[in-house]
Amino acid sequence: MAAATPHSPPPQLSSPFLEYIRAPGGLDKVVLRGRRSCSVEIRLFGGQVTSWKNDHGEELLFVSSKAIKPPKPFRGGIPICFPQFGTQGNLEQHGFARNRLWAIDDNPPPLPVNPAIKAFVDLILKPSEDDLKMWPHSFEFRLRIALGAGGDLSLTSRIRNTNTDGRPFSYTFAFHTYFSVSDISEVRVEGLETMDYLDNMKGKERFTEQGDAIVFESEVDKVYLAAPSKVAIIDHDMRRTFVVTKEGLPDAVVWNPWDKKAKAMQDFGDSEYKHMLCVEPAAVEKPISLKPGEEWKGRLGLSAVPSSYCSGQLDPLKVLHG
Ligand SMILES: O=P(O)(O)OC[C@H]1O[C@H](O)[C@H](O)[C@@H](O)[C@@H]1O
Repeated sequence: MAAATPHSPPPQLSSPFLEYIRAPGGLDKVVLRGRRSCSVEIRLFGGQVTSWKNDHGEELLFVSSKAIKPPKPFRGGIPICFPQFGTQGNLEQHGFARNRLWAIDDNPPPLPVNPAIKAFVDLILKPSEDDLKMWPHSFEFRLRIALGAGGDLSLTSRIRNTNTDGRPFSYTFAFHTYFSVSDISEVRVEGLETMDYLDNMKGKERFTEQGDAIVFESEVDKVYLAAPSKVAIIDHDMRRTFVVTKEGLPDAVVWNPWDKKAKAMQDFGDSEYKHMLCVEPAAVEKPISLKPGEEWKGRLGLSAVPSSYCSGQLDPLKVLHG
């Protein structure tokens, strides 16, 4: 199904757990509803999750109050970086997928789904003629966004090489997840200690993280290599731990712009860096290569665990490996 134009009727989504909301300027969105006040909002522009709320209706993702409307990328939520992460290539920063209008995929190829999950939507992105001029590869990018019974959020990407000229292609990728945190100075990240990383602030030089949990006192922009499949973000003040799980995505980018860069960013408030942290499951160091007909799958899982779990009773080993 193509994305709705301003004059076409909104797509009929056949589920009480889904709502299609029309909005001008490329801002149409799909809302997934779960138990109590759990919800997820997805904008078709960028195929981007822009809100994830828990069962008390509290927002769990950061969105900048200065976020700019299309055709600019939207600062916050979960932008999709494809087919290029960062400046690692000839394309615009983070590739074009976050800057394109996605469509609802009515007829996606089967994807095993937990029968308890009722609220999900499938999106699809295919390259336009202009995209093919910049990146001469035909692909189908399918994205399933699902809200679990317990309020967990998952995003599954399936990218297929549909080139008919026999050519393989390779790309880098990230789920650029912006978490909402109470105070960045009180946050720690567990699961990445002792990992090797490339420091984007030091010309992508390779270092090894020290043995302690990661805390934040200044700008951070690191690509952790071959990171574990679970990472925990512990927010002391909110008494909340985010558990990030990843499959098919070897790396994890950690980013906070801190004060100076925040001031230089047009679409970001001067002190908003205090209330966000990006932890981005990614494939950056080693691009993924696909031959024609081949498909790659990558999955991001997010859950928010309440306070008792993260104050005193937190057993990091259990959160990360249990
Ligand atoms: O401003 P954007 O293009 O959205 O990028 C925001 C940030 O994304 C990633 O986390 C990169 O590692 C950073 O280097 C970059 O500054």
